[in-house]
Amino acid sequence: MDEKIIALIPAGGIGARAQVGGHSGPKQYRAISGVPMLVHTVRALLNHGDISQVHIGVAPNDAYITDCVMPESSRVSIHRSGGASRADTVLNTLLASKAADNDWVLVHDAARPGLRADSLAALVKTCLLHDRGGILATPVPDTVKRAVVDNGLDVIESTVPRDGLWLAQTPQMFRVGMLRDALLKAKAQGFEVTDEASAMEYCGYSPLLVKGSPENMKVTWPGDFDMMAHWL
Ligand SMILES: Nc1ccn([C@@H]2O[C@H](COP(=O)(O)OP(=O)(O)OP(=O)(O)O)[C@@H](O)[C@H]2O)c(=O)n1
Ligand SMILES: C[C@](O)(CO)[C@H](O)COP(=O)(O)O
Repeated sequence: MDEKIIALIPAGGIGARAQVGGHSGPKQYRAISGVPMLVHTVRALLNHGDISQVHIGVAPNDAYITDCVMPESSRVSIHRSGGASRADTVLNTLLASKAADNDWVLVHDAARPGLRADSLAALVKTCLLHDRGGILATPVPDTVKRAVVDNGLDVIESTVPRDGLWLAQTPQMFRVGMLRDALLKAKAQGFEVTDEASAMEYCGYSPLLVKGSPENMKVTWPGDFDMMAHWL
């Protein structure tokens, strides 16, 4: 295969929701079983032998990354390319990576250290087989309610049919040039991008859905750290 596969970890967030209750500092540097969350995430990606380089985008004023010891440092590049939003961090880091348009990029949240090797392998295999971008996701397992506020209380307005509803995870895998152009277009036109697939959808593409697993949850709230420690 001529084209390379790189990984890109947006790690420029502040983790405000994880700080509820008094924890301080960006969540990606908090230790889970004695190892910073970001290091667990880097390891999960390096585990895949076809990923040539892992590019990490941190905030320009990040004071923690220099103390974070990375495994296989020759396959890891750090860029001070964090932006105001996750999508800005992804775009800036993609440009900083200098990857070729035809290369593939796997964008994966620093906050998802529980990525399983079999899920990652399935995503890569499926996207290459079909020459089409795709994401890990899980079908919605529960009955879904739409809420409204009634006299200050959350109440149910309706039950939403869950058929065809999936929860988006990462990694999200696309050709570098196509993803860059989609992110640039969405940004120029003021479309809010919460994940890479939404930028691609905005440009008319229909990315593949590949089934992930619950362990790949995004560590968001303080209680999520203990659950992740259990899984890791
Ligand atoms: N400006 C930003 C915002 C987020 N992220 C990254 O995007 C991923 C997913 O975002 P989320 O879990 O929402 O992290 P935070 O934005 O840090 O969390 P919060 O919304 O609670 O502040 C994380 O790896 C986070 O570091 C980023 O690189 N740049
Ligand atoms: C990209 C993502 O992980 C998909 O679920 C997610 O959208 C990013 O986090 P946020 O909480 O939606 O900002």
